Amino acid sequence: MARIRLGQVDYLNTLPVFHALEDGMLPFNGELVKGPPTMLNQMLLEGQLDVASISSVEYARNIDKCMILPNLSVSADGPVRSILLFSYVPVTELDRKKVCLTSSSATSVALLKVLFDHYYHVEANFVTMPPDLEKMMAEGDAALLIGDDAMRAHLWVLQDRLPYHVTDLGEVWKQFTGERMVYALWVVRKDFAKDHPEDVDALCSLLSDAKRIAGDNMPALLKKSRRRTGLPMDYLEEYFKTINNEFEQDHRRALLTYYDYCYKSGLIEERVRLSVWGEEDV
Ligand SMILES: C=C(O[C@@H]1C=C(C(=O)O)C=C[C@H]1O)C(=O)O
Repeated sequence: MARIRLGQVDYLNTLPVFHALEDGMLPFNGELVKGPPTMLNQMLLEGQLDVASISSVEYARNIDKCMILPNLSVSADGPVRSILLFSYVPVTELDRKKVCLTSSSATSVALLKVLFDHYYHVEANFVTMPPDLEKMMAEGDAALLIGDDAMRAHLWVLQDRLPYHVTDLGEVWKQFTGERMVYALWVVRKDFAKDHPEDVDALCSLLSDAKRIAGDNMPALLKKSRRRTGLPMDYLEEYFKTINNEFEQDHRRALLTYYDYCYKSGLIEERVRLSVWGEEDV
């Protein structure tokens, strides 16, 4: 059996899939590589990883190289709590203003641009920076953060009563389209899948078991999440109710809607077909 190099986005929202592997509750003899989405996106596409959770928009940019693994995603139906735009003024007033984008994200950066183009009708100047709210707000008029960084920053804003507008992009997307939003997919490189189809099958069932085990062990997962981020328990409980890790028909329709808007905004080059492992030949 090949030793699979498996990339794990190092945010809480992938833990319901990776928790059981991290804790050795299932036999995984591959390598788990953790990092922010943009790092894993790049490593997978450069062939340094075989399978990874990556930004959903990167799949659309690389359909020739990747296939989606079944029944896995990072999604939310409406407010997501961890894709947040912090701004000094309401979003509609950000025209010609400077918006700092976290260097960790690809999907949410594209989502923000889609919403600016098609929903808010504002044209901003974007700069990319490491995820640090204080530095971003010193540099620009707004800051996009994702994942655990966004949740920690939000708590800080609430605790210090900072006078920022905080906009949840998942909520705005839902208002705009009526759809949920799919932020991440689990993806395998096609060349790896072609050489190791049984290993990909085995990994799919391992990840499916892992998700079930985590769902049955929420208290342990919550404790681990609290240790890892310092976020309050009630906040974490709400977050895990918000995050969904399935990939069903609704998710597919929602994802294709997102890709359509990305295409209209020039953020992806072609309209996309979803190719899912197990549903067709490599
Ligand atoms: C919902 C989230 O989804 C993440 C957002 C990503 C992106 O914007 O590129 C990538 C992976 C996801 O884990 C989040 O991290 O807050």
